[in-house]
Amino acid sequence: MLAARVPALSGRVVAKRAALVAGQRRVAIGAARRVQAAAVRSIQTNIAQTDRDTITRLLYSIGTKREVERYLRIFSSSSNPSHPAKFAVIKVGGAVLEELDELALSLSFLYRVGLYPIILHGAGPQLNDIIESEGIVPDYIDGIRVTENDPKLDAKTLQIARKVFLEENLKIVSALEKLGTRARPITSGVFTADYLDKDKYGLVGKITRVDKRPLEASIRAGALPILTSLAESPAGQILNVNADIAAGELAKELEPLKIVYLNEKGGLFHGVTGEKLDVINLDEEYNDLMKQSWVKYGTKLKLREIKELLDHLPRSSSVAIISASSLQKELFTDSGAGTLIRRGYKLFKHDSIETLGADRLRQVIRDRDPDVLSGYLTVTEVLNNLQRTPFTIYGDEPLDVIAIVSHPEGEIPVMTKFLSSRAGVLNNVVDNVFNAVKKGPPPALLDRAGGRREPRVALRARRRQLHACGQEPVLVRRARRQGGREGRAGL
Ligand SMILES: Nc1ncnc2c1ncn2[C@@H]1O[C@H](COP(=O)(O)OP(=O)(O)O)[C@@H](O)[C@H]1O
Ligand SMILES: CC(=O)N[C@@H](CCC(=O)OP(=O)(O)O)C(=O)O
Repeated sequence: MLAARVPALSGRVVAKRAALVAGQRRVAIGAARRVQAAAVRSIQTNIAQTDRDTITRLLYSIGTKREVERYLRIFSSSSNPSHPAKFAVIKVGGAVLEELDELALSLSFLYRVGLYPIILHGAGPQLNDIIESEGIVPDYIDGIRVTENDPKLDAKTLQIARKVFLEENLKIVSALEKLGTRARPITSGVFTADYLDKDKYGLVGKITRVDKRPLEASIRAGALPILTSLAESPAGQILNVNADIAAGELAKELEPLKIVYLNEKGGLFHGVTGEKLDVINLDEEYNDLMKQSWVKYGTKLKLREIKELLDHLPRSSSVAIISASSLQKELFTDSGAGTLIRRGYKLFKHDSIETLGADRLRQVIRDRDPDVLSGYLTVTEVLNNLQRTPFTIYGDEPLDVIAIVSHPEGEIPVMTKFLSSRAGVLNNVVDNVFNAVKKGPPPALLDRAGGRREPRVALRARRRQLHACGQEPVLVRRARRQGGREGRAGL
């Protein structure tokens, strides 16, 4: 008999096998990443000698044909002769300019498929290197460079800043032209600014007007517009503007399909765990995030600016923070890359059916409750059962996820329903609502020692729900980004 011949596996063997499988998975993931990186490299190195069709075919190696065609179609139709600057605003952090070839290849790639992003670059690190070598200590207040206001130093920082910014601008233009990509330096005439606060920051501008005509003229002439973050006052004084802020103002004016911030790290990283933040839902997370001790200086300013920008734009807009080499993946695949920042939806908490809306709740239960779907209970029975004890309903505004916690007087509260749509799973709303339930009140999920714990019922309900949506719990992290794309552009 087979069973008799197979020795029982010892715990150690099982552990070893598990480690082996995990190792193989890591190797497989590593290999897949290498293949993808190689695909992107081959796409990039081929740019100079390939035409649009070939590039489009090459794109298929980083995403599915369907994805790539869909995004290409949408991006291509976003710009037309009357609104040529509608495709994308790409902010290039100064640190990214240290790998200029990579950047030039990624941008040339877009140019070759007929897409004209507006490029705005910073050059903070380059400026720091030079002013430090001249014995000036860089001075920032809240992430904004104090741009010399000391009469003894005259306007020295601005003088150097202007020189450095123009040099970096020309380097980008030259790198692009070397690849056969036409590019136009636009170093004045777009941003008009007043002093932000002359006493505090010196020669720093607060943008009051964006003139998009030079950008549109550049695109119509077939050249990528390359902007630097300098503005002029109405009296003609040049003013330094933080590049994150300038990019935000540009995006507010142009309302492009895509807003991308390139940094050298390829996203925003949690300052304590070191993990990359895949998605930030600002409505839910902004206030907490801004209180974190690691969110300071440039990072704080960036988040504040992006929030202001997204508050101004339609709710479906988002900002992606990625590396230059991830540009194609971000633009042409559902899974994207780096950190996606969007407003998301606010979560709610109601203690009665009426405040949520009886019809809306009935609909969710009818569509998603396994007891109703299997014919075991009617919607009315579910609602009647629900009202036998005090309860709290958690969820997100479009009702992609609702969780119902029943908390009878003097008893441990129990999460009795966790109902999610597929979009709720894909958009990471599931985790957000679950976290809201854990936080309470009611202080639902305390163990005997008074510590918080995940209730088994809740976990089981959540797993069942994920399974019903065709997702295994382990896939939630990956699915989250995919949902972000679909949710964002309504593609
Ligand atoms: N939480 C973080 N996530 C990612 N990068 C960070 C973080 N905190 C600090 N940095 C680093 O700070 C540098 C400067 O930040 P910032 O001024 O925002 O740069 P940039 O505007 O050029 O992207 C970044 O280039 C990055 O290396
Ligand atoms: C007023 C102000 O802060 N200006 C910035 C502009 C350049 C910039 O923002 O460059 P990064 O994107 O590389 O940081 C500065 O002088 O550093």
